[in-house]
Amino acid sequence: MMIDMKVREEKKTTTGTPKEYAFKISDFNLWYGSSQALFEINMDIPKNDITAVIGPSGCGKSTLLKTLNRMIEMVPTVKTSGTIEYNGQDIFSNKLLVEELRTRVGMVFQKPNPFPKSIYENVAYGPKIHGIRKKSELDAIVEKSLKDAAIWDEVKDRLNQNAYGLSGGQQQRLCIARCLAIEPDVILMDEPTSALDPISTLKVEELIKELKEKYSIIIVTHNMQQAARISDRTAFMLNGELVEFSETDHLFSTPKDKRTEDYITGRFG
Ligand SMILES: Nc1ncnc2c1ncn2[C@@H]1O[C@H](COP(=O)(O)OP(=O)(O)OP(=O)(O)O)[C@@H](O)[C@H]1O
Repeated sequence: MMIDMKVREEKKTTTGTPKEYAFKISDFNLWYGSSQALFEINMDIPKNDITAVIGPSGCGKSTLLKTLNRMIEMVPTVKTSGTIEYNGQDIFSNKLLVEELRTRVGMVFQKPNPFPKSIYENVAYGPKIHGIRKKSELDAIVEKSLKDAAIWDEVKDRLNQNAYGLSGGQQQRLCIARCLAIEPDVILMDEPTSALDPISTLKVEELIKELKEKYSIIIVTHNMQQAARISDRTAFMLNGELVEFSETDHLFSTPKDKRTEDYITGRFG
Protein backbone atom coordinates (compact mmCIF):
# COMPACT_ATOMS: atom_id res chain seq x y z
CA MET A 1 0.00 0.00 0.00
CA MET A 2 2.89 2.35 0.76
CA ILE A 3 4.22 1.76 -2.73
CA ASP A 4 0.89 2.74 -4.26
CA MET A 5 0.77 5.97 -2.33
CA LYS A 6 4.26 6.82 -3.46
CA VAL A 7 3.46 6.11 -7.09
CA ARG A 8 0.44 8.38 -6.89
CA GLU A 9 2.54 11.15 -5.39
CA GLU A 10 5.39 10.85 -7.86
CA LYS A 11 3.10 10.87 -10.84
CA LYS A 12 1.40 14.16 -10.09
CA THR A 13 1.90 16.60 -12.90
CA THR A 14 2.82 20.24 -12.40
CA THR A 15 -0.86 21.13 -12.30
CA GLY A 16 -1.32 18.73 -9.41
CA THR A 17 -3.54 16.31 -11.35
CA PRO A 18 -2.47 12.69 -10.92
CA LYS A 19 -1.33 11.02 -14.11
CA GLU A 20 -3.88 8.56 -15.44
CA TYR A 21 -3.61 4.84 -14.93
CA ALA A 22 -4.16 2.05 -17.42
CA PHE A 23 -4.69 -0.51 -14.66
CA LYS A 24 -5.32 -0.30 -10.95
CA ILE A 25 -4.74 -3.63 -9.28
CA SER A 26 -6.01 -3.88 -5.69
CA ASP A 27 -5.56 -6.71 -3.18
CA PHE A 28 -5.43 -9.18 -6.02
CA ASN A 29 -4.95 -12.91 -5.39
CA LEU A 30 -4.97 -15.77 -7.87
CA TRP A 31 -5.09 -19.52 -7.44
CA TYR A 32 -4.52 -22.39 -9.88
CA GLY A 33 -6.79 -24.95 -8.20
CA SER A 34 -5.66 -24.97 -4.58
CA SER A 35 -2.23 -23.55 -5.32
CA GLN A 36 -1.93 -19.79 -4.85
CA ALA A 37 0.20 -18.08 -7.52
CA LEU A 38 -0.38 -14.37 -6.79
CA PHE A 39 -0.61 -12.81 -3.31
CA GLU A 40 -2.21 -9.46 -2.45
CA ILE A 41 -0.95 -7.57 -5.48
CA ASN A 42 -1.41 -3.79 -5.30
CA MET A 43 -0.13 -2.00 -8.33
CA ASP A 44 -1.21 1.11 -10.24
CA ILE A 45 0.12 1.03 -13.78
CA PRO A 46 0.34 4.47 -15.42
CA LYS A 47 -0.84 5.14 -18.95
CA ASN A 48 1.69 5.76 -21.70
CA ASP A 49 4.57 4.35 -19.74
CA ILE A 50 6.61 1.23 -20.29
CA THR A 51 6.21 -0.94 -17.20
CA ALA A 52 8.59 -3.88 -16.88
CA VAL A 53 7.87 -6.91 -14.70
CA ILE A 54 10.94 -8.84 -13.59
CA GLY A 55 11.63 -11.70 -11.21
CA PRO A 56 12.88 -15.28 -11.15
CA SER A 57 11.22 -18.11 -13.05
CA GLY A 58 7.88 -19.13 -11.60
CA CYS A 59 7.35 -15.93 -9.57
CA GLY A 60 4.06 -15.15 -11.36
CA LYS A 61 5.03 -12.61 -14.02
CA SER A 62 3.15 -14.27 -16.89
CA THR A 63 0.21 -15.07 -14.65
CA LEU A 64 -0.13 -11.39 -13.75
CA LEU A 65 0.25 -10.30 -17.38
CA LYS A 66 -2.30 -12.80 -18.71
CA THR A 67 -4.76 -11.73 -16.02
CA LEU A 68 -4.82 -8.19 -17.38
CA ASN A 69 -6.68 -9.24 -20.54
CA ARG A 70 -8.34 -12.23 -18.86
CA MET A 71 -6.44 -14.72 -20.99
CA ILE A 72 -5.68 -16.49 -17.72
CA GLU A 73 -9.28 -17.70 -17.62
CA MET A 74 -8.41 -20.19 -20.34
CA VAL A 75 -7.04 -22.23 -17.43
CA PRO A 76 -10.30 -23.64 -16.04
CA THR A 77 -9.08 -24.04 -12.44
CA VAL A 78 -8.21 -20.36 -12.01
CA LYS A 79 -9.87 -18.43 -9.18
CA THR A 80 -9.26 -14.86 -8.17
CA SER A 81 -10.07 -12.34 -5.46
CA GLY A 82 -9.57 -8.57 -5.34
CA THR A 83 -10.11 -6.10 -8.14
CA ILE A 84 -8.43 -4.97 -11.33
CA GLU A 85 -9.67 -1.79 -12.97
CA TYR A 86 -8.91 -0.97 -16.57
CA ASN A 87 -9.65 2.68 -17.38
CA GLY A 88 -11.70 2.81 -14.22
CA GLN A 89 -13.82 -0.28 -15.03
CA ASP A 90 -13.61 -3.60 -13.20
CA ILE A 91 -12.31 -6.09 -15.77
CA PHE A 92 -14.24 -8.93 -14.14
CA SER A 93 -17.60 -7.15 -14.13
CA ASN A 94 -20.28 -8.15 -16.60
CA LYS A 95 -20.36 -4.63 -18.00
CA LEU A 96 -16.96 -4.97 -19.66
CA LEU A 97 -17.15 -7.71 -22.26
CA VAL A 98 -14.09 -9.89 -22.44
CA GLU A 99 -13.90 -9.41 -26.24
CA GLU A 100 -13.89 -5.65 -25.77
CA LEU A 101 -11.19 -5.91 -23.11
CA ARG A 102 -9.01 -8.02 -25.43
CA THR A 103 -9.49 -5.50 -28.25
CA ARG A 104 -8.34 -2.69 -25.97
CA VAL A 105 -5.58 -4.74 -24.37
CA GLY A 106 -3.52 -6.50 -27.03
CA MET A 107 -0.84 -9.10 -26.44
CA VAL A 108 2.46 -10.08 -28.03
CA PHE A 109 3.92 -13.43 -27.05
CA GLN A 110 7.38 -14.83 -26.40
CA LYS A 111 7.67 -16.69 -29.69
CA PRO A 112 6.56 -14.86 -32.82
CA ASN A 113 3.27 -16.54 -33.80
CA PRO A 114 2.15 -15.24 -37.20
CA PHE A 115 -0.75 -17.03 -38.88
CA PRO A 116 0.17 -19.26 -41.84
CA LYS A 117 -1.10 -16.57 -44.18
CA SER A 118 0.33 -13.68 -46.16
CA ILE A 119 1.94 -10.71 -44.45
CA TYR A 120 -1.05 -8.61 -45.55
CA GLU A 121 -3.62 -11.09 -44.23
CA ASN A 122 -1.87 -11.33 -40.87
CA VAL A 123 -2.41 -7.62 -40.28
CA ALA A 124 -5.84 -7.35 -41.97
CA TYR A 125 -7.24 -10.33 -40.02
CA GLY A 126 -8.24 -8.44 -36.83
CA PRO A 127 -9.82 -5.46 -38.61
CA LYS A 128 -11.77 -7.89 -40.85
CA ILE A 129 -13.11 -9.68 -37.78
CA HIS A 130 -14.18 -6.28 -36.49
CA GLY A 131 -16.24 -5.79 -39.64
CA ILE A 132 -13.99 -3.74 -41.90
CA ARG A 133 -14.49 -5.03 -45.43
CA LYS A 134 -13.51 -2.19 -47.76
CA LYS A 135 -10.23 -2.97 -49.53
CA SER A 136 -8.99 0.64 -49.47
CA GLU A 137 -9.65 0.88 -45.74
CA LEU A 138 -7.89 -2.41 -45.06
CA ASP A 139 -4.94 -1.35 -47.24
CA ALA A 140 -4.59 1.83 -45.21
CA ILE A 141 -4.72 -0.03 -41.88
CA VAL A 142 -2.17 -2.60 -43.06
CA GLU A 143 0.23 0.10 -44.25
CA LYS A 144 -0.12 2.22 -41.10
CA SER A 145 0.26 -0.76 -38.75
CA LEU A 146 3.34 -2.05 -40.56
CA LYS A 147 4.84 1.45 -40.55
CA ASP A 148 4.12 1.90 -36.85
CA ALA A 149 5.72 -1.49 -36.19
CA ALA A 150 8.83 -0.34 -38.09
CA ILE A 151 8.69 -3.15 -40.64
CA TRP A 152 6.96 -1.52 -43.63
CA ASP A 153 10.13 -0.85 -45.63
CA GLU A 154 11.22 -4.46 -45.29
CA VAL A 155 7.91 -5.98 -46.42
CA LYS A 156 6.11 -3.45 -48.63
CA ASP A 157 7.14 -5.28 -51.82
CA ARG A 158 6.17 -8.72 -50.55
CA LEU A 159 2.86 -8.21 -48.78
CA ASN A 160 1.33 -11.25 -50.44
CA GLN A 161 4.11 -13.61 -49.44
CA ASN A 162 3.69 -16.01 -46.54
CA ALA A 163 4.66 -14.56 -43.16
CA TYR A 164 6.66 -17.70 -42.39
CA GLY A 165 9.25 -16.49 -44.92
CA LEU A 166 10.23 -13.63 -42.61
CA SER A 167 13.08 -13.80 -40.10
CA GLY A 168 12.22 -14.30 -36.43
CA GLY A 169 12.77 -10.61 -35.66
CA GLN A 170 10.62 -9.56 -38.62
CA GLN A 171 7.91 -12.03 -37.59
CA GLN A 172 7.85 -10.48 -34.12
CA ARG A 173 7.47 -6.97 -35.55
CA LEU A 174 4.72 -8.33 -37.83
CA CYS A 175 2.96 -9.71 -34.74
CA ILE A 176 3.27 -6.27 -33.16
CA ALA A 177 1.75 -4.77 -36.36
CA ARG A 178 -1.08 -7.31 -36.13
CA CYS A 179 -1.69 -6.18 -32.57
CA LEU A 180 -1.62 -2.47 -33.53
CA ALA A 181 -4.12 -3.03 -36.37
CA ILE A 182 -6.97 -3.44 -33.89
CA GLU A 183 -6.02 -0.16 -32.22
CA PRO A 184 -5.43 -1.24 -28.64
CA ASP A 185 -4.68 1.15 -25.76
CA VAL A 186 -2.43 -1.27 -23.95
CA ILE A 187 0.07 -3.79 -25.29
CA LEU A 188 1.05 -6.68 -23.06
CA MET A 189 4.35 -8.27 -24.02
CA ASP A 190 5.46 -11.60 -22.60
CA GLU A 191 9.23 -11.80 -23.11
CA PRO A 192 8.88 -10.54 -26.68
CA THR A 193 12.60 -10.70 -27.49
CA SER A 194 13.66 -13.91 -25.78
CA ALA A 195 13.58 -15.86 -29.07
CA LEU A 196 15.43 -13.14 -31.01
CA ASP A 197 19.09 -12.47 -31.82
CA PRO A 198 20.74 -9.32 -30.36
CA ILE A 199 20.20 -7.15 -33.46
CA SER A 200 16.52 -8.05 -33.77
CA THR A 201 16.20 -7.55 -30.01
CA LEU A 202 17.54 -4.00 -30.28
CA LYS A 203 15.15 -3.25 -33.15
CA VAL A 204 12.17 -4.48 -31.15
CA GLU A 205 13.38 -2.52 -28.09
CA GLU A 206 13.64 0.66 -30.18
CA LEU A 207 10.15 0.00 -31.47
CA ILE A 208 8.76 -0.50 -27.97
CA LYS A 209 10.22 2.86 -26.91
CA GLU A 210 8.55 4.57 -29.89
CA LEU A 211 5.22 2.87 -29.23
CA LYS A 212 4.94 4.31 -25.74
CA GLU A 213 3.98 7.66 -27.27
CA LYS A 214 0.61 6.15 -28.13
CA TYR A 215 0.26 3.03 -26.01
CA SER A 216 0.71 1.82 -22.46
CA ILE A 217 3.13 -1.08 -22.55
CA ILE A 218 3.59 -3.77 -19.93
CA ILE A 219 6.48 -6.09 -20.62
CA VAL A 220 7.54 -9.23 -18.80
CA THR A 221 11.24 -9.84 -19.19
CA HIS A 222 13.85 -12.17 -17.78
CA ASN A 223 16.45 -9.70 -18.86
CA MET A 224 17.20 -7.06 -16.23
CA GLN A 225 19.35 -5.05 -18.64
CA GLN A 226 16.38 -4.89 -20.98
CA ALA A 227 14.12 -3.64 -18.21
CA ALA A 228 16.73 -1.02 -17.29
CA ARG A 229 17.17 0.02 -20.95
CA ILE A 230 13.58 0.49 -21.96
CA SER A 231 11.17 0.81 -19.04
CA ASP A 232 9.98 3.80 -17.04
CA ARG A 233 8.89 1.68 -14.10
CA THR A 234 9.86 -1.75 -12.95
CA ALA A 235 7.99 -4.23 -10.80
CA PHE A 236 9.99 -6.92 -9.02
CA MET A 237 8.06 -10.08 -8.16
CA LEU A 238 9.07 -12.99 -5.98
CA ASN A 239 7.04 -16.09 -5.07
CA GLY A 240 3.82 -14.52 -6.30
CA GLU A 241 4.31 -11.28 -4.37
CA LEU A 242 4.98 -7.83 -5.72
CA VAL A 243 8.06 -6.96 -3.71
CA GLU A 244 8.76 -3.53 -5.15
CA PHE A 245 7.37 -1.28 -7.86
CA SER A 246 9.01 2.02 -8.62
CA GLU A 247 10.73 4.11 -11.24
CA THR A 248 13.24 1.95 -13.06
CA ASP A 249 16.27 4.13 -12.26
CA HIS A 250 15.24 4.11 -8.64
CA LEU A 251 14.66 0.38 -8.42
CA PHE A 252 18.03 -0.48 -9.96
CA SER A 253 20.08 2.19 -8.15
CA THR A 254 18.49 2.29 -4.70
CA PRO A 255 16.15 -0.65 -4.18
CA LYS A 256 14.09 -0.34 -1.03
CA ASP A 257 13.76 -4.04 -0.31
CA LYS A 258 16.68 -6.32 0.49
CA ARG A 259 15.16 -9.04 -1.73
CA THR A 260 15.15 -6.67 -4.72
CA GLU A 261 18.76 -5.77 -4.02
CA ASP A 262 19.75 -9.43 -3.81
CA TYR A 263 18.04 -10.18 -7.11
CA ILE A 264 19.39 -7.26 -9.12
CA THR A 265 22.90 -7.83 -7.84
CA GLY A 266 22.67 -11.46 -8.93
CA ARG A 267 22.67 -13.02 -5.47
CA PHE A 268 19.77 -15.27 -6.50
CA GLY A 269 17.52 -16.00 -9.45
N1 LIG B 1 -1.75 -23.52 -16.02
C1 LIG B 1 -1.20 -23.63 -14.80
N2 LIG B 1 -1.67 -24.53 -13.91
C2 LIG B 1 -1.14 -24.64 -12.67
N3 LIG B 1 -0.11 -23.88 -12.22
C3 LIG B 1 0.40 -22.96 -13.06
C4 LIG B 1 -0.11 -22.77 -14.39
N4 LIG B 1 0.61 -21.80 -14.99
C5 LIG B 1 1.52 -21.39 -14.08
N5 LIG B 1 1.39 -22.07 -12.92
C6 LIG B 1 2.20 -21.91 -11.69
O1 LIG B 1 2.05 -20.56 -11.23
C7 LIG B 1 3.29 -20.04 -10.79
C8 LIG B 1 3.64 -18.78 -11.58
O2 LIG B 1 3.90 -19.15 -12.94
P1 LIG B 1 4.17 -18.07 -14.07
O3 LIG B 1 4.24 -18.78 -15.37
O4 LIG B 1 3.21 -16.96 -13.93
O5 LIG B 1 5.63 -17.54 -13.64
P2 LIG B 1 6.69 -16.68 -14.45
O6 LIG B 1 7.29 -15.75 -13.46
O7 LIG B 1 6.06 -16.08 -15.64
O8 LIG B 1 7.75 -17.79 -14.87
P3 LIG B 1 8.75 -17.87 -16.14
O9 LIG B 1 9.67 -16.69 -15.99
O10 LIG B 1 9.45 -19.18 -15.95
O11 LIG B 1 7.90 -17.80 -17.36
C9 LIG B 1 4.31 -21.17 -10.94
O12 LIG B 1 4.44 -21.82 -9.72
C10 LIG B 1 3.68 -22.07 -11.99
O13 LIG B 1 4.09 -23.39 -11.82
